[in-house]
Formats: sequence, C-alpha cells, structure tokens
Amino acid sequence: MASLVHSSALSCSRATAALAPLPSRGDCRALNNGGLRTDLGLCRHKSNLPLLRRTRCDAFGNVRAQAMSVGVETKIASKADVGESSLQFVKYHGLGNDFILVDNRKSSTPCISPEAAAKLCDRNFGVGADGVIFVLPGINGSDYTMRIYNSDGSEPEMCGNGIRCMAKFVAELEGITESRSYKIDTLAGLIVPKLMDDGQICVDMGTPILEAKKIPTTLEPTQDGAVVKAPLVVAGRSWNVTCVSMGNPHCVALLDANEDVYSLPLAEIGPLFEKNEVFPAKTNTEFVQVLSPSHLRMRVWERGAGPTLACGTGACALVVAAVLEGRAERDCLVELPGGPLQIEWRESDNHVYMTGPAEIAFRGTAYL
Ligand SMILES: N[C@H](CCC[C@H](N)C(=O)O)C(=O)O
Repeated sequence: MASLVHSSALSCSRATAALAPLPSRGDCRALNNGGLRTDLGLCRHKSNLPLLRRTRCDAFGNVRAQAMSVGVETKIASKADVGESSLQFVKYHGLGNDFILVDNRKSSTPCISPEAAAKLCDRNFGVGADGVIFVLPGINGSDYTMRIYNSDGSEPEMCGNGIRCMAKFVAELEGITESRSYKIDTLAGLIVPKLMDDGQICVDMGTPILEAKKIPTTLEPTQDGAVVKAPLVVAGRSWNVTCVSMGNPHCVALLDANEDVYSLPLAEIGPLFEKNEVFPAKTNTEFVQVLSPSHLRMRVWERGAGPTLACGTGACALVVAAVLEGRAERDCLVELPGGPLQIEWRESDNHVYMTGPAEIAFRGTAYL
C-alpha cells in the first residue's frame, strides 16, 4: 500500500520563506545523492513525501533554504501513488506514547482493519505511532467506546496514555473547553477520564486485577492468589516479578535499589518477557527502580508496541506491585522516559487513579 501522508503541519510551512531561484533538475539530482527519485524533476523529502516543486535538498533529502509544499494533491501523485481511500486523523501523545486518533462515531466498528492500522503506525511508510485509537459511540450508558490497535495490529483491552488522549480529542470534537468527565467503555470495562482545569487529565483506571489466572499467567501464586515477587528466569537472570492486570497484562520487575533501570538491555530482554510462555496472552513488562517510597523510575517494553516512552496502565500496575512488595506508598510519582505521571492506588475504593497530560501533535490525512 502506498501510504502518503498529507500533514497540514508540513503544508502550513508552504510559503513562509522567500523562494530562492529554483535549482535546475541537475542541482537537485546532484544534491540529492541519496538515490532518491528525481526523474520528475522533483526532490523527495527524506520522509519520501513528494515536494510540489523542485527545491534544494541535501544528500539526506533534507529540504534546505526553501519552503516546501507537501501534499498528496500534488500533480505528480498519480493514482498509482495514492490509494482509493483516505483517513482523516489527529495525532496525540501522552508523554511521547503517541497515537493516531480517529473519529469513528458513525459506526460501532473500527473503520480500518488491524493490518491497515499497523501500516499507518509504521514510522517510515505511514504516519508513525504506537497505536491507533478509534472513538466509537457509547453503549450501555457510556458516552463513548474506545477501541485501540497496537502498532503491530494486535488489540489490547485498555491504554492509559491513550484514554487521556481520547478524552482531549473528544472534548475537541464536542467543542468542550471546561472541565468534565467522560464515561468510556473499553474492553477492560468502564474507564472515567476527567479533564482538569489545569489541562491535565485524571483517570479512574478502575481496580487492579491480581488473581494469577486473570492476568493471565501460569506462574504460581505466592500471596493470596496473586503473583508477588515470584522468580522468573529470563535471559539467564532470575528476576523477581509481580503480575498485575489493569485490564491488560503487566509483569513488573522491581530492581535492587542501586541498579540503574537505564543500564538494562531492554531490546534484548523485552521480547523474552513479552512472549514468555508463562504469559498466554503475552505481557507488557515494566522494569522499576525505587528512588524513594513515593518516587519510582520505570522503563517499559510494551506488548504489541515494543519500547515506548510511556505506558499509563504500566505505571498503574507498577505502583500496585511496589505496594504489594512493601517498597512504595500508595501515592507515587512515576518517572517514565517521556515524563512523569502521578499514580494513586486509593485504599478507600481500591481504584487506581492516574493523572497526566495529553498533547495534540498534528492533524492529517492518511491515504490507505
Ligand atoms: N501495548 C499495551 C496497550 C497500550 C498500553 C499503554 N500504551 C498505556 O498507556 O497503557 C497492551 O498491549 O496491553
């Protein structure tokens, strides 16, 4: 599938700079020695997007000293280059955990397939994202329904950063600017994000699930039916893991106090946890350094998405795990590679509350 992305963020830079005299085709070819196609007298920006007009490109396809016009309505984009259908989307992120959001309110099923979603998530040939989130009509009294596909096309039950982004997106669709809560139905049950006056979103993430077979894991329970500090050998090391579900499965490995979480070979060990046989539905895995009883530092390897800059359900799961292991208080600052989340596992109602940001990045049209 040729996927060309027209991004208004790019096209809005259309004519900001005074156009220098156009180089001849040769200049473009000579400058553009990255083997990029210029047979139509056009450079292609490094993102492989066609530029409307010849322009100076450096060897890496970077546009230089010229405004660039980018878009699928380019005259050269033949039908062969552009698929038959397009998809309007808005790109949001929660601490760098980024998502393509789609207004799907007219139907109760996602408008594109998991395979198409995976292609859109490709960071070279698509929009690039950790997942695609669809806003569907509410059911059983909820305001909306959230469905999400990971960047590998798999469908998880829930996404913490994603539901904060969805709350912001829905408020934009409705033209809401004041603080309000939404009841959002998910495969993990009813989740309630609240837009706060300060722009943050506080989400009632519901109750953590600890029963081993409901994680699910085949690890033997160690504490009241839960898997707490259980040994699991991965990559030749025996880890102590605690398993928590926030609707989606999490394997939490709390490190010794003096071990730097950024010293771990995440790319090597992440997949070995994700696809480990003791997790029949695979798992998200959080590696945690306890800086203090109320300050935890984490890295994550996500099921179906790999290393991400943040994982909201993971941050919730790790606070529950750290409390169960007696290493943290119930209200913690969780430091993720993309930024901080405030997580509270409230004793009064056994619910976990997550507070953090959600930011819009750009709007666009994707061609499928
Ligand atoms: N990859 C996760 C879903 C996204 C979770 C994460 N991005 C979050 O913010 O909670 C899974 O397959 O369970």
